[in-house]
Amino acid sequence: MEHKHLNYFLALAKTLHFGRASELCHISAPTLSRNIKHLEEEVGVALFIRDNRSVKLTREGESFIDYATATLANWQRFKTNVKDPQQHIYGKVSIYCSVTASYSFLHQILEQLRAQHQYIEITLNTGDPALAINRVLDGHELMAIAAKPNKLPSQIAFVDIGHSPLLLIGPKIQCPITQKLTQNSDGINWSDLEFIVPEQGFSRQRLEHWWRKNNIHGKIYAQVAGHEAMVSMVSLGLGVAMVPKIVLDNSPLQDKVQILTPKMQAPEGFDIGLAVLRKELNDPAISALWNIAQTLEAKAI
Ligand SMILES: CC(=O)[C@](C)(O)C(=O)O
Repeated sequence: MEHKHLNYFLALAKTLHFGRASELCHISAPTLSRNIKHLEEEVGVALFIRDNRSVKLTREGESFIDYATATLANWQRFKTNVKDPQQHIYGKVSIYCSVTASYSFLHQILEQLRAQHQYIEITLNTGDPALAINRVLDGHELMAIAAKPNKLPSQIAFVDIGHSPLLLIGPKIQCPITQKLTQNSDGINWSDLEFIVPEQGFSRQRLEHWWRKNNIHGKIYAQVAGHEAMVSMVSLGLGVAMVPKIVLDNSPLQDKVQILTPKMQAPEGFDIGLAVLRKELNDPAISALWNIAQTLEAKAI
């Protein structure tokens, strides 16, 4: 089946007029008519009902529109790819990251991706960053923005895209916590405070390490998945918490919490990056995203 016949068919299906369709196709009306007949012979059914005054699509003609459109689009895509394989990359990439990462790092990556490769389709899932690496390992998503773990699984390739300190925060509103924060003139008694803690993951480990190192017997008021909700609970006066600075910087509640400065050493920050299974790096769509991430300077936030 010739592609030009499909083009003629679509022109006639659109205009339902031999004269106008032949003009669109830059051929004469008798040539168009001959070619449509030829196509109908090939398909084996009539695609149009013609009488002296009008042209109408048959039922088969209606459904042939989808076939013709898809075939021509495929052909076009194929031709473009063969001509200039660098220019158009097609594909689907699923990404997992926290809501905060979607405002910050992912936003920067996708901005560049859109400018360079508009045919890559992205599916995004947001949630607790503590789950990010595992979601890539178990195939939920192809890529994730994650905190760099102390030990990276060998199947994972990781490119640094930023760094965030961890901050201790407390509420600003009048509440038992703020009273405790101001009571002691020689610093905060951390063992006397309720903590809002991450349910799991790297920031939970950092908090527990900081408690141990400084002999703090932290009391847990609530366990939360995702750092954004921790800021919310602190702002309500339910406790104090340790959260990444980038989460606080992007929080609509940042004015409702105060940063607490411990007398002892502040907790260590962490690196943030894009994670993917090594074996997926050959995929053109994934490597396009990977290359963009590599150009983002690992900047200290
Ligand atoms: C690890 C990560 O994705 C962030 C941006 O730091 C977070 O959401 O905590």
